[in-house]
Amino acid sequence: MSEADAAKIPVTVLTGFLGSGKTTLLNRLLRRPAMAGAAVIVNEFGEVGLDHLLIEASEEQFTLLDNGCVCCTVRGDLVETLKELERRSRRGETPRIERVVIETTGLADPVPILHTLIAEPELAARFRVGGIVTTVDAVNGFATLGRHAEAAKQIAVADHLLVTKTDLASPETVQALGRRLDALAPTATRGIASNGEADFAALDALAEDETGKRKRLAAWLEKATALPVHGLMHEHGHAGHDCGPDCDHDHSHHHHAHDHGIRSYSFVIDEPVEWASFARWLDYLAMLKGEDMLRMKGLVCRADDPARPMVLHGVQHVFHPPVRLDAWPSADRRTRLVFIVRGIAREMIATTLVKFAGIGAGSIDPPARSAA
Ligand SMILES: Nc1nc2c(ncn2[C@@H]2O[C@H](COP(=O)(O)OP(=O)(O)OP(=O)(O)O)[C@@H](O)[C@H]2O)c(=O)[nH]1
Repeated sequence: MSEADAAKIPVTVLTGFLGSGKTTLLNRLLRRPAMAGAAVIVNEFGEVGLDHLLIEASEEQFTLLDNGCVCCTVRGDLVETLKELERRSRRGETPRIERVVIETTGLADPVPILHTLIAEPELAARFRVGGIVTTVDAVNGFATLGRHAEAAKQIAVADHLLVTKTDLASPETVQALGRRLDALAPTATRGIASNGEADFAALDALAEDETGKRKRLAAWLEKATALPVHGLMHEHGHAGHDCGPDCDHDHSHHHHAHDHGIRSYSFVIDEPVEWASFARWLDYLAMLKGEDMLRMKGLVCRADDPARPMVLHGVQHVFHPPVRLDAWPSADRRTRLVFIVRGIAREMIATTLVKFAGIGAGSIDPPARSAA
C-alpha cells in the first residue's frame, strides 16, 4: 500500500439482509481492544429505530443515520458525517479515528455507498474502502436470495461473507447456501459468525488489503449494476420512507432495487403487556404471515416485570429467543415495536394486537382504527 493510502482511514461496510446478524456481529467486533479507535455509523430502516438502543458503542463513537436509507436519501448525511468525524479527529477534538464501520440497513444496496466513498473527492482523499462484509443468515438466506434482489447484490459485492445462525440450520441447508454463495461471489472469502463471534483477524486483514481491493472495485461495480433484479430496477421510492423531495438519488449512476410493497411500521404501546397473550399474538403472526414478516424488532414492557424489558427479534418465520435486559436502555419505558413487512397492512397488525394480545386500542400509537 502506498504511503498516501496508508494514511487514509479504512471504512468497512457491514451489510447483509434484514435480521442476518449485522448488529450482533458489530457488538462483538466493538468489544475488541483493536476497535477502540473505531467510529461506527449505523443506518436504520424504520420509523422508530431501536438499534441505537441496543448497540454497545460509546456515544462519542456512534452516529445514527435514521432519516432514510444510506444508499439513497441519506447519502448526503453520510458524506457530511464522515467529513465531520475526520475533521474533529484531525483537530484533536475527539480521540483519533483509526477505522470506520458503516452498518447499512438490511435493504441497502452497498454499491452507491462505495461509489460515494470513491467518487467524492474530499472523502477519497481521507478515507479508503476497507472491505465489504456481508452477513448471510443460514436459515433464511437461500430462500431470501430467491425473493429479494438486494440480498443477492449485497452478496455479489462482498469481499468477505459471514454465514450466521449455522447453529439453527441443518448441514444440508448450510451446504446448499454455500453453493449459491460460491456462484454469486466466487472471489469473496467466507467464514462463519456464531452469535457474532467470527474470525476478526480476517476483517482486519481486509481493512489493510488496499491493492487487491482497487483491482476488484471496477469489477464489483460492473457486476452489481448488471445483476438481474427481477424487474425491480429503478424502483423509486422506498419502502416505508419515500425518497421525498430532498432525494439525491442519482439515477444515472446506480439502480435502485428496493422491493415494491415493503413497508416499515412502528407502534408504541403505553400500557405494560401481558406476556403470555402477547407471545401468542407473535406466534399467530409468524404462522400466518411469516414469509412476509421480513423483520420485527421490539422492546417490550412486561406487566409482570416492568423494570426489565424484553428484546424481541423476529426474522420471517424465525422468532429468536427473547432476551431480558437488566434495565431500560433509555428513559422511555414504553413498549416499542418495529415491523418491516411485505404486503401486510398496518391495520392488520394493529387489529390483531388488540384482538390476540389484549391491548387496549387506545394504548396503541398509532391507534387501531377498525379495532376500537
Ligand atoms: N441462533 C443464532 N442467532 C443469531 C446468530 N446471529 C444473530 N442471531 C440473532 O438474530 C437476530 C437478529 O440479529 P441482528 O444482529 O439484530 O440482525 P441485523 O442484521 O442487525 O438486523 P437488521 O438490522 O434488522 O437488518 C437476533 O435475535 C440475534 O440474536 C447466530 O449465529 N445464531
